[in-house]
Amino acid sequence: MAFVDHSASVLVVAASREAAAPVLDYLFDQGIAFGFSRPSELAYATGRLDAIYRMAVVLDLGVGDRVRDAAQALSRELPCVLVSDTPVARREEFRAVLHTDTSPAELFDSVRGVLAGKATGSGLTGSTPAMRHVHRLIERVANKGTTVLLLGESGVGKEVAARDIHRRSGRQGDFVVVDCGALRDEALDAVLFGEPGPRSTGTGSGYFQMAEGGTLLLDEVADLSLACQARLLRVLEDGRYKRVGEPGTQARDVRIIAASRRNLVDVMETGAFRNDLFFQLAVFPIRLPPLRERIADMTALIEALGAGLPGGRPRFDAIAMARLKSYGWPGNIRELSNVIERLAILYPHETVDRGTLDAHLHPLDVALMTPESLPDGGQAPATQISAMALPSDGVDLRELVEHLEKRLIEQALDRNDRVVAHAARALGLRRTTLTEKLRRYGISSD
Ligand SMILES: Nc1ncnc2c1ncn2[C@@H]1O[C@H](COP(=O)(O)OP(=O)(O)OP(=O)(O)O)[C@@H](O)[C@H]1O
Repeated sequence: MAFVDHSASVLVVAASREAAAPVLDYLFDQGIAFGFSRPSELAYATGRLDAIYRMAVVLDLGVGDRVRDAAQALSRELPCVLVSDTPVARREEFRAVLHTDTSPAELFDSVRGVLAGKATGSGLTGSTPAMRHVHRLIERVANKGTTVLLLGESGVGKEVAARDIHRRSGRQGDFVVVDCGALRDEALDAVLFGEPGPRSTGTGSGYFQMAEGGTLLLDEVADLSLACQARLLRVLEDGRYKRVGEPGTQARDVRIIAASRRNLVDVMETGAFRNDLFFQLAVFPIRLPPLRERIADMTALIEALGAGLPGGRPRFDAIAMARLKSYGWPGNIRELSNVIERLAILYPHETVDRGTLDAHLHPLDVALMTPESLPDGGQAPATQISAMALPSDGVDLRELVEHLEKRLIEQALDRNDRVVAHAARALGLRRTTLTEKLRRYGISSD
């Protein structure tokens, strides 16, 4: 059975087939797709990055400087594991550097970690056509220095994508994230551009200086106040900024990536976002698809999200897996990640069935963790309600209550052979009231 999706390839470059044979055998046994390449074929592979798009490279045994240089260039584009019998100068270029006496199992773990995107916690897992398109766009733009605008619902992985762009850009500076909603108009220049004293970000540096030579992610850019927008626009247009209390201006060497979960065109129409700033930011827009549009990535995502968990990823029976795929995932990968983590803690080494999954699937349960949803649970509704805790980042109450209502209706229908009158009784509703709710939520009683 495949451990990762087969579209993720492993390219093994070796001095000889004999040298690579144990590695290949092991990977093949584990069901990971691989390609074999002689050193001379590396250049060809490098030239076909857009076709390969996601790959771990394992190099083996004294392949020589020329190949090592090419591999280093490749590692800036793709996650690489290097297996070598000689000292490696620029280790940081690779996700992992292993020695030839590494056991096959250790090697496999490392390769699996890279393929799962967990080795540095920054991989953008996904190989559906929608995600392949995203990978291609990122590859094209990463090393260009172009301003990128990442759009998509909450939890789709915009920050992950931004880190990926930074990692592939080869820029040596830091990756710095600014929460635009938290920027206040007071002392804005000091916070953005720095000042001599240690007031602004605690170091005297502003965000632009912290990201000098690197990348600045303007997260939730639609939340910028109009005053902040004006300041930012000037820096983007001029390519320079001025530190508070210092004469002269400084050239900006900061790659800008902006992210928004809101539709910026709508925000512009309300007058809350400047058109000119929008066009400065939207040089290269990339839309990250919601999880419901790339359900075929589910298995790979579960593998990736579970790879870093102490008890390993949870396992699901076929019906639970079908449920995972049919659920709408309003919270996208963040929600999936929470569900996987919670199930891995509660049900280590067990196979999760549909009922257990349902008890942990909805956003409401993230907020509640009701006693009934725990393995040894089963208590009165009043106890469950009193176990409610408001998450630290708040909730959308209306959405939450709708979810609860839909979920309880679905359960009542399931338990009563989809007979509306009986389900209504189980819910303490009149049949006509339940019928109206079914219509509103588009739930079929068949
Ligand atoms: N493709 C992916 N593969 C693996 N993990 C992912 C992927 N995309 C997102 N995640 C995980 O999902 C969570 C949410 O991702 P992220 O913060 O990047 O989303 P976002 O779109 O920036 O959300 P928001 O708009 O709410 O800030 C993170 O824990 C991240 O590690």
